[in-house]
Amino acid sequence: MTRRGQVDQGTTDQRLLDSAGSADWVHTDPWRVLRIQAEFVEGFGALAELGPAIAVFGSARTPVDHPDYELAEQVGRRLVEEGFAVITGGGPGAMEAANKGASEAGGASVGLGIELPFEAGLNQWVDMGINFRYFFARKTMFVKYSQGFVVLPGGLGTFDELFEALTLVQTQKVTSFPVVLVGTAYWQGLVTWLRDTVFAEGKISAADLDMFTVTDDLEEAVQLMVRARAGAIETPEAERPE
Ligand SMILES: C/C(=C\CNc1ncnc2c1ncn2[C@@H]1O[C@H](COP(=O)(O)O)[C@@H](O)[C@H]1O)CO
Repeated sequence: MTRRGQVDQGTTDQRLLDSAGSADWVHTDPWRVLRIQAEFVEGFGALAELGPAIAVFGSARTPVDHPDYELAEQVGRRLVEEGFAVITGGGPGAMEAANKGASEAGGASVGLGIELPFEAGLNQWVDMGINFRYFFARKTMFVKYSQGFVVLPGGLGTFDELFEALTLVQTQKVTSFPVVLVGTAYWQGLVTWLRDTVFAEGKISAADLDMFTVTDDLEEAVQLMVRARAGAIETPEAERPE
């Protein structure tokens, strides 16, 4: 309250409705925090009722005529046939292929896109899409709303997603979370390095090498997801660690 000529800065409503003045505040960290919060709210709201889902990762650069494209498409299709929703990064290449397989099989085909300096947009086979500004908010959605990861041949983005999952499994932040690398020839070099260098030098334990499965058999990958879901159903949520 101000009386008798004390400084009058107007009301908060006046300042709210005043469109003149600097808009620099849009680029301040407190405002960013609200945008980050909004991404979590939107993601949680959109995905809460998705049901059991598997995230499929792989190269954004896989060409349509590459065998990995067909592989990703089949993975998407088979996961839907087993009652899973399919979540991808919503981009081109292997993501597009997995979304195509899922969509054509009549299942939930989800794309969690990311704002990039070069505009790509969600691929045409995403039937439920969210575009994120922040990588870390998007990455939370992949883990929170999927029950396992199928990882197809990919580059840095795919490695990032793979190693985030493995770190969360290793530190028991997620339990009963199968990670399957499909494509033995492609992944062999990484697996050999993990065993012969990382494990040999004591940077990971032997058990860490069992946190993922490498296969060429997409059916094996799908059945690992099915079995993990059955295991998760058998363990009541109240009994699972927080
Ligand atoms: C490179 C091109 C487009 C990139 N567009 C992407 N859209 C959505 N998600 C992406 C994109 N690029 C990478 N990702 C994420 O990382 C993984 C693939 O990365 P990689 O380096 O290609 O392996 C993928 O799973 C996404 O989540 C134009 O060609």
